[in-house]
Formats: sequence, C-alpha cells, structure tokens
Amino acid sequence: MPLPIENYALIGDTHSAALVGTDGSIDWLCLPRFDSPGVFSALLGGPSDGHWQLCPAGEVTSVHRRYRDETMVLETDFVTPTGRARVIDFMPVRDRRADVMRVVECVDGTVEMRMEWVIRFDYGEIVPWVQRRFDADGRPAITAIGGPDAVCLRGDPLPEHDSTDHRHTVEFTVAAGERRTFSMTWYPSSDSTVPTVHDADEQLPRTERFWRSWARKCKYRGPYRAQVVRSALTLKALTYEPTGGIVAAPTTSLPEQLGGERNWDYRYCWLRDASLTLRSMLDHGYRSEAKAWRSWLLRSVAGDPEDLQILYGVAGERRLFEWTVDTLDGYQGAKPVRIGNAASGQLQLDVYGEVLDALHEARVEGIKEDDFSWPLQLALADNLLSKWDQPDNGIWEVRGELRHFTHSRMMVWVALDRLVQAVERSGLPGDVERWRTMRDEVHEEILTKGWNDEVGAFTQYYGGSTVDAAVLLMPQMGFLPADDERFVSTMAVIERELRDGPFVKRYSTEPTEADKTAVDGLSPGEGAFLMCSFWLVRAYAMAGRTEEATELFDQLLGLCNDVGLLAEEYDIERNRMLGNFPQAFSHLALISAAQAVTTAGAPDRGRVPEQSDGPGYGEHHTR
Ligand SMILES: OC[C@H]1O[C@H](O[C@H]2O[C@H](CO)[C@@H](O)[C@H](O)[C@H]2O)[C@H](O)[C@@H](O)[C@@H]1O
Repeated sequence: MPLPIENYALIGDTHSAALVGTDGSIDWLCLPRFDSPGVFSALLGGPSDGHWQLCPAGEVTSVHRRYRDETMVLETDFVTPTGRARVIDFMPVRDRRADVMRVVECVDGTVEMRMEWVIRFDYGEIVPWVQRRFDADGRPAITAIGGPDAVCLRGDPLPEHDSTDHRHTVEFTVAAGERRTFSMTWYPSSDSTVPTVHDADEQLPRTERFWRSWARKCKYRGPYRAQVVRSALTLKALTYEPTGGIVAAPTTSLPEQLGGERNWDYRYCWLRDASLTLRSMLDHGYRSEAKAWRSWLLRSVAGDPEDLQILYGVAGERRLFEWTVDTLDGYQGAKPVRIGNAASGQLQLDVYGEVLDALHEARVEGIKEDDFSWPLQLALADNLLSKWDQPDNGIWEVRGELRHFTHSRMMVWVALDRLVQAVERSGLPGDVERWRTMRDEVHEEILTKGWNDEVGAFTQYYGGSTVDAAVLLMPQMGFLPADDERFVSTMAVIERELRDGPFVKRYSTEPTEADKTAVDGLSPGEGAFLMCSFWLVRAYAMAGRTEEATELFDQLLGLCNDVGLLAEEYDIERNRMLGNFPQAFSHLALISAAQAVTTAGAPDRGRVPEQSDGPGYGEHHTR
C-alpha cells in the first residue's frame, strides 16, 4: 500500500523527478522524461509495480527528513534501537544520462540496512531481462533491459535476484562513520556498453551547487523566505530543462477524492499553469526561466493559431491521447490510472488571458519582444477574436456542459486589456481601437450577465446561482478594485459557501436545485483546492484585510508537509493531501500570496534583506 501523499518528498534533475517515501522507498519515477512510462510505479499500485527501498532492516523508532538547505538533495534519518542511519537521495543535474544516487551514512551506533530493488518498465507491465555484468571500467553492475529502456544498478553490496518474484534484495551493516553509495542509471537499451559509474562524491557537491546558486537568485527577502525558496525550487524541479517547458506536477492519477475517479495525468505543460508559474518566477528575479518558457511557448504553438491547444508535451508534443493503465490498481485503489489528458482538446478561453498576461509581464520586466513573439501574440489575438464569445470548458476543465464561465469571460477581458497596453505603453503595432472597444464591451457584459442580484455575487457562469473561487482573481487581474462593493459582496458569498477554516473549494461539485447536472460532469466530491485558499489570502491583502490575510497564510503554511511540499488539494475530513504532488499551482500561489502578505504588512518589505523568522512547516495546522 503506498504511503499517504504527504509522506513523500521530491528529488529531480530538471528532466524527470522521483517521489521518495518516509519508509525510504522510491515509489514513483519515470525515465528518461517526466512523461515517460514509469520505471517505479508502486505509488499507483503496489511494490511489485516497481520500487527501490533502502532503509533499516529492523525496527525504526522515528524518521526525520529535510532537504539540505536550499537544494533538492533529500536527507532521511532513520533512528533505530541500535543507531542512526542517514540516507541521502538525489538526482545529479544531467548531462546526457539520468542517474538516481543514494548514499547511506551511519551517524551513530550500528544499523542493519536492507535494500529491495524491483524494476518494472512501462508502468509495472514489463519485467525486464536482468543480468550481472561489468561496466566499461570493469566494475560490477546489474543491468535490466526491456523494450527501449535499460538501467544499471551499481553499489556495494549489489542485491541478489529472487527468481520467484523478480525482486533484488540485500542486507548489510553500517557502523558509525561508514558510508555506502548506490546508483541507478537509465540509458537506451540500444547502447551495447554499460555506462560507467558516476562518482557520488563529485556529483553530490555539484548537484548542491546547482540548486543553491539557483535559490540564491530569488529576490524575495521577507519573513517567509524559507517557504518561498522551497516553492521556487519545486517549480524549478518541475521545469524540463532542454525546452523550458514546465509540467503541472510530476505525477499522474493521484486522486482528488480517495477511492474516486477524479484522477488525471499532470506530466504535461498547461499554458495556464506555465503562464502563472512564469509570472511568479518573473516577480522573483528568474528572467532566464521566463525567456526559456517564452521560447517553449512560441515553438509549441507555432503553426496555425487555430490549432492552439491548452496543453502540450514537455517538448511541445500535441498528441496527448488519454488512456488507462488497467493493470495498475490506482493510488490506494483509486482507479482508473490515466495517461495522457483529454483536456488537450478542450476550449478554455481563459488561457488566452493567462498567456497574454504573462507575456505582458515579461515585457514590463524588460524582456524585449522579438521577430517571433509579438507576431505570435497578434495571431493569438486574431484567434481569440474568432471565438471570444463562445461557451467553454473553463479554468477547471469541466467535462460537463460548455458554459459562459465568468472567470473565462474575465480572462478574455485580460487578454484584450494586455493587448491594448502593448500598443499604448510599449508602442507595439496592432488594432488597438478594435481591441479597446471589445475590451470595454466584455467588461460591461460581465458586470451585467455575470452578476446575480439574488445571490449578491458574480456567479460561476452566466445565469447560474452558485459561486466559483476563480472569481477571487478580479482585483489581482485589474478587472475591479478590491474595495468594489460587488467584489466585496462576492468575496463574502465565497467565504460563506466555499470556505471551511483555511480551506477553500474551487466550486461546489454537488448538483443544485436550480441546476440538476453537476457542473463538471463527474460524480460529486473532491477536496479543497489549495490554490484557491492562496487566492483568498491575496484578495484579503489587496482589500486591506491584512490581519486576516496573514492569519490565513500562516495556517496554509502549516499544511505543507515536513519538507515544505503541497499537493493540489486537501481532504478536510481525513486531514490528508489529495491530488497530484507536488503541484505547481499550489506552490506558485504560495509564492504570490507570501509576496502579497509581506508587502501588505509593511509596503517596504519583500525586497529588504532580513533573516527568515516566519513560521516553519506544520506549525499552524489548525482549521
Ligand atoms: O477537474 C477536472 C480536470 O482536472 C484536471 O485539471 C486541473 O489541473 C490542470 C493542471 O494543473 C489545471 O490547469 C486545471 O485548472 C485543473 O482543473 C485535469 O487535467 C483535467 O483533465 C480534468 O478535466
């Protein structure tokens, strides 16, 4: 049985990433890319679907783990009755191959360790052909080959094969001061030679230097620096370095409802998620990531703008057909396990607003347009104008009826507004008269059709009677000021209908009296959506409700797991994380809320160097 989601930590090499449990087991890893088939898929089934466990053989009295300061190098300390062993896990920043390295150190006493390595390619389907061989340097290795993939395992001692269930296991003892290293390297099965081993003593400091130098660039200097940097590191770990694409999360099918069907594959680049990530990186000094993402975007959407998709593969791939892995039981039984994402074929008008807003922000930050980037925005504008008034699937990618979602309409306004600003402020060429007229028409339309007098709020969609947390973005996007009485009233309805303690649901998944069909076309029930809570923090801060903003933000920080990570959603009743993990949405929203709280409390804060004295993880977990 896989662990609770919050018991995992992430290691990565900006090509792919692995989840390591508090039990020392790597239960999720896809190689060579984020969206490649899993080589360890125990997370979505059981141990026999592939995992790599390294932990004490006997009783463990406690486990403590942390990232090595501002890096993605994980340290897990296992305390046992006979001593304390430390496992250091990391993925060296890549040159041409993919490695996972695990170092065991005995901190004190003596500890009997156990390693179990179960390698399965293609999401648990392929039991590979395993051999003991020697690499080019004559060192012993175990190689596993299946289809296009091969891996080799090195270390001392190497595990023994158990032919009954195709596991490899070994036990060994470490005494205080002793150290053992293990590594697993992925390579194409067509390579005839086994790659030589990389030296952990070189790779560890090199990997640490990479992450530290990246973290040092973060401009945020307020009381929440530790949490902001951890979130920024997580976003960087979700970036596919060769192309600049950013995945929404490194996992698929971690359920939004335990045992439920709301299981989706997030190992792709959503224009929405990536645009929001880019904005948050730009706000904190990461210009080169912003430029790389812009290039990814330009390449991905190049071609006929009519064919614009709302998500792409990490290298810009368009075919992301959704299918299910029926041989996997799903995370703690939540079936199906989905690969690919059918949302790629949806119409989501808000995406135009998010993309044009992020590119506007890049311009404001001094990233110049080039021969490709402004013509592309003009093409996006033409494309939007050909469909701007159609009903769509909305930000939440509903699989029910298409509607005029108020948030989508607002983001159409954002798209037009940023185009107008490009001409007015940056002197770029464009049909500004037309855009300005349409922008003002859409504004008026939302104020009329999105507003419901009886409810006293902007509703989820035109003609509806329920609310949606996405409307909290109105002041942030510049659509209405935070003290506008219609927004203040909408915020009150959202607090009443969707808020429970620090948690905010994105919308109600229950059918209503007025509308018998659940808006998302799925069976009811899901967790609270963490990004929505961070939006509320920001809305409070913008409305001058500083104390409420700070209090809510501190409570939300308390929901982060012991190493500062957040999933997409939270199960309020069971006090557990839900959904794909860690999710870019949650972390980018944390960064943006931290900035809002910091500057709302003291407008000159946020850029002033000072010591981090904010609350730590897990310290404010109250409802
Ligand atoms: O709620 C149903 C939809 O759920 C997923 O979409 C969510 O994740 C996306 C990636 O983070 C995000 O952009 C979107 O706003 C979220 O609602 C899933 O990917 C969809 O296929 C599914 O219909």
